[in-house]
Amino acid sequence: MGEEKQHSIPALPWMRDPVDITLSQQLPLHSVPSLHPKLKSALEDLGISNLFPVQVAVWHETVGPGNFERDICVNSPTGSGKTLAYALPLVQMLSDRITRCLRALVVVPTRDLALQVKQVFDAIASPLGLRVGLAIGQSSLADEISELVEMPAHDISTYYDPHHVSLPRFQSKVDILVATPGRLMDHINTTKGFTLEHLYYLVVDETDRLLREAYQSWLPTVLELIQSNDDGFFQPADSFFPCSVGALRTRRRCGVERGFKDKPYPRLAKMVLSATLTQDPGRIIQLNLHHPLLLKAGQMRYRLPENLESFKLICDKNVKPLYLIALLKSLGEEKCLVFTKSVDSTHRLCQLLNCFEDLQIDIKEYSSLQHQRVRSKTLNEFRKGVFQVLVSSDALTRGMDVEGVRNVINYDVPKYIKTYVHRAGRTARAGQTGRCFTLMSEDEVRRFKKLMRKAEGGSCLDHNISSSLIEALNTSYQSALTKYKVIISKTQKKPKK
Ligand SMILES: Nc1ncnc2c1ncn2[C@@H]1O[C@H](COP(=O)(O)OP(=O)(O)OP(=O)(O)O)[C@@H](O)[C@H]1O
Repeated sequence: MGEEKQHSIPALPWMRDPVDITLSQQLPLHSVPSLHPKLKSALEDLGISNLFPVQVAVWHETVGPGNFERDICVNSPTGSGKTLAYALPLVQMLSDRITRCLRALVVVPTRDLALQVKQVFDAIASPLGLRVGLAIGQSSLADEISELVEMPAHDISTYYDPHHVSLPRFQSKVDILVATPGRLMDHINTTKGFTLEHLYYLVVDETDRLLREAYQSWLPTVLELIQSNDDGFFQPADSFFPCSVGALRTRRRCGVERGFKDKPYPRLAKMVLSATLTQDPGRIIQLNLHHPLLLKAGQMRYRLPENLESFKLICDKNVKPLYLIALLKSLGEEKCLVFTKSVDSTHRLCQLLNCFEDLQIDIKEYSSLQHQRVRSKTLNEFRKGVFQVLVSSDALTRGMDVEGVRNVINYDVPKYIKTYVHRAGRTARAGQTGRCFTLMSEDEVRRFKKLMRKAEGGSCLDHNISSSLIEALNTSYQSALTKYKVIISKTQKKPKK
């Protein structure tokens, strides 16, 4: 354990002395300083009466006395409420804007997560007259553009033409944009009138995932665009100028200098968040953070939700599906997420489970091989409780919030603790209880125990399934296997297109 801790001492000095979120308490809405009355009632409409600790901590550093003078990095467990932690201050800080411009950009790694984040923003931003847009590539580029940019009446083409020299008056239709990196780059490169020059706030959700993959260099591109707009503009704090787009340049937030010497104001204020925030200086540096402040829950780098119980289920490799079936049966009607190691395993396992006639549980799959429309439909049905078990690849691990998931099952032992944290984190959210079962063979136990020692709350109990239940299911399992083999041989015989 001592060795683990030594390894996790961050190289970046500011990461060694974080603000501990666990010391903050939940705060009733009526006690939240300066909370806009419309924001308060929007939250109440959502059934929210208290802010969670991470939300209180971020509020304190942005709207509160911290005045967003430092960029904020949040490392807090899955399901702790990070989405509202950034959405609330953004909406509050934009509530007194006069003209509509794109002021806040939220970048997330996947489309389904972007749709979920937009829903949260919609609920709290529209009562304050703020509009939220999506750039995720769900619809055609032209349709998306028409939702984001108001074209000048005489201008019919929507794409950028470098030879077009006159400056038509485009108007942003949104104040806040939730985007995936690829589609964001499409708009930056090709959409006429799409500009980041008025941007005040940048949020990078699931930061470690977004920094791991370059996605057409979206981050350097965004930062470069902002940098080139920064030169020579300085206005007092909290000023939002009426600006006719194209004629006036933007004014960004300025703050009271608190002994920070090396960075000119105004600046783009940033929030970066994850349940497994990277400590790698080489990655963090890409964000060009301004005197970053780390808000972190607990001591260790990884922390599992308080009300999560982890179990290991030791089984014979050759009959692993049989153990999964027995486990699913024992969980009854409860919503369940089953994670496998790859898209192929997801597909195969889902097919096999559906061959099992006695199971009487509706099972569907979700993987990045499927078309986005199919995936979103499956996810919506799962949210509504149309079926109980969703088999998924790691495409669903990040950020997805599905109410009522009480059980997560790792059909394959995750390779990394990060993967365990995000998979298990689909349950035990917002203070609810949840269980995570991991199926493994005897020879995988040692590695799994070592993995779990890397996370706070990583203790793991044994879960046993009686041999009589396994025996009772064996005949149906064998006939399911036969059925499955027929299906496989038929699909293999189909000529390849
Ligand atoms: N103050 C609150 N009171 C009650 N419920 C809340 C509050 N804040 C957030 N929630 C609920 O908690 C759940 C988890 O929130 P959220 O998705 O923001 O977690 P997260 O920290 O981003 O998790 P992950 O790391 O998995 O992305 C959501 O269903 C959300 O509606």
